Amino acid sequence: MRAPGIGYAGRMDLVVSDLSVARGGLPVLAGVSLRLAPGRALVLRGPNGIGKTTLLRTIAGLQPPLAGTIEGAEERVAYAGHADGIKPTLTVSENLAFWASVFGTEGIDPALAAYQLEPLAWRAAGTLSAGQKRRLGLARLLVTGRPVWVLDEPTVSLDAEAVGWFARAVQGHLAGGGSALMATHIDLGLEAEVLELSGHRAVLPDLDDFDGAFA
Ligand SMILES: Nc1ncnc2c1ncn2[C@@H]1O[C@H](COP(=O)(O)OP(=O)(O)OP(=O)(O)O)[C@@H](O)[C@H]1O
Repeated sequence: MRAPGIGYAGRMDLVVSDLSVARGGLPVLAGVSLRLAPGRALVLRGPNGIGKTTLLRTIAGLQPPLAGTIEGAEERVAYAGHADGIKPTLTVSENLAFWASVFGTEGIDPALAAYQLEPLAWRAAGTLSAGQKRRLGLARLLVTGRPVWVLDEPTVSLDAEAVGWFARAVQGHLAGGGSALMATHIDLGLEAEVLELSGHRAVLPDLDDFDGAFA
């Protein structure tokens, strides 16, 4: 079994074509296309509410698209969103061991070390601070063994030092042939392409013309 983070077999691009996504039943973004090759990072930009979270959740397979296609994501994506996916009654080590077993990888020590979680290894995750929980949620990515990281505001609650650990973890992931698609407002000092979403705001149905739909 492959240890996490040491090269990824089967190099494949993530390809999103003409994607439309909806939140609460209403379309928010339309016509989004992107390609993410192994070793590359892509940052989504756009104002609050444009639909970055919705787009990332759709690409991660957590909700269906309204239209368009996503290739190279299934079984290859590890998603880290606002809810950290942490089991509060398990310790930090047990959380990582649990996720390693779910994803069929071995060894949690590199993940603990990457986010300096060793001193917290035996603490129940529910007792961690917000930033410590976020570190655990990001460490989880390292034990998934998944090549495509889909990250929604990954640095929220992190202090400057932990942001540096995160940037290093992403760099290592990219160097090992992984890729990262993320929504973030901060500059991580990574070489990344930027996709501005402002031009993809979906046009809402004209409610004044509602009756017309039945004509
Ligand atoms: N549960 C919900 N029901 C209905 N609409 C929602 C719901 N959650 C979010 N929305 C709306 O969907 C749109 C897209 O939200 P989304 O969270 O994807 O944006 P975002 O670009 O990630 O925003 P931010 O930068 O503030 O995190 C917004 O207009 C938001 O108000």
